[in-house]
Amino acid sequence: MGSSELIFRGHETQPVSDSYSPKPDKPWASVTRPIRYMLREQRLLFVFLGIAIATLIFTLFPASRATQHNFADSITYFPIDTQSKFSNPHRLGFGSSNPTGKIPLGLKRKGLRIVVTGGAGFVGSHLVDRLIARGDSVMVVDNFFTGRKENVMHHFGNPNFELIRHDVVEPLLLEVDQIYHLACPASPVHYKFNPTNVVGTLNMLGLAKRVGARFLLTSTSEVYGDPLQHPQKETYWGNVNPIG
Ligand SMILES: O=C(O)[C@H]1O[C@H](OP(=O)(O)OP(=O)(O)OC[C@H]2O[C@@H](n3ccc(=O)[nH]c3=O)[C@H](O)[C@@H]2O)[C@H](O)[C@@H](O)[C@@H]1O
Repeated sequence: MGSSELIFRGHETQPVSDSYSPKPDKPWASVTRPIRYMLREQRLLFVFLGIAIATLIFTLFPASRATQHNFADSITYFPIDTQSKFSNPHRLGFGSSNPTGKIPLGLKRKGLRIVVTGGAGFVGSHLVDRLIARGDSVMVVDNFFTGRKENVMHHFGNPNFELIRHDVVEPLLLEVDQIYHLACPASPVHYKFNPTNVVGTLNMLGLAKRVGARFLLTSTSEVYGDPLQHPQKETYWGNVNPIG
């Protein structure tokens, strides 16, 4: 048997197929193809150009300060440097940790749970209006000594509002992020005999400690003595020295 016979048999065993069979895809083709396309068409240049324009826009027009949750918004004399002492990751209130006022696009401020003691009083009810307006959930705790339900009645039915008749002289447990302690008998005649100033404040401070809430305590206009000016402007310091 010669080599020619072998060749001939070989032809016989290999069926000649004339149908087209495509080359198997290269495994990296799906990755390299778009890269090659981008380089070829100078798409990369456009991508970088887009990034540069977006950066420029976000730098020139930062997110509105209105979305920032700043306590100074409502009461400007709160000591801002205390903010660092009360860090709580799920809160942005009492001055945000974002000092530039820029909030990443799409990130909406989370509403806070706030308790306002004395929230049915004059100052308190206006504070409640402001907090509700900015989207917080507010619980008013008041014993109605001098406050009135009518001051907060317009929030009844709002799921973000609750009114609790309670004397802060008695302890109270609420899950909150911030406490504005405004409950106090406003007249010296009353607060001399009422334990709210001391016991009520201690109770609220205890609550703040327990739930890790921030705390604001209001003083009284009585510290100014009998005013010589009506109405008193922010620049008026009174006829007494409030710091001794
Ligand atoms: O200048 C002041 O001396 C007072 O000023 C504000 O109070 P203001 O809104 O002017 O006074 P009210 O309208 O009388 O508000 C006090 C609220 O606290 C409530 N309160 C008072 C006393 C008390 O023991 N518990 C309590 O819930 C009253 O019912 C009332 O709603 C402050 O909120 C008081 O802390 C402060 O004592």
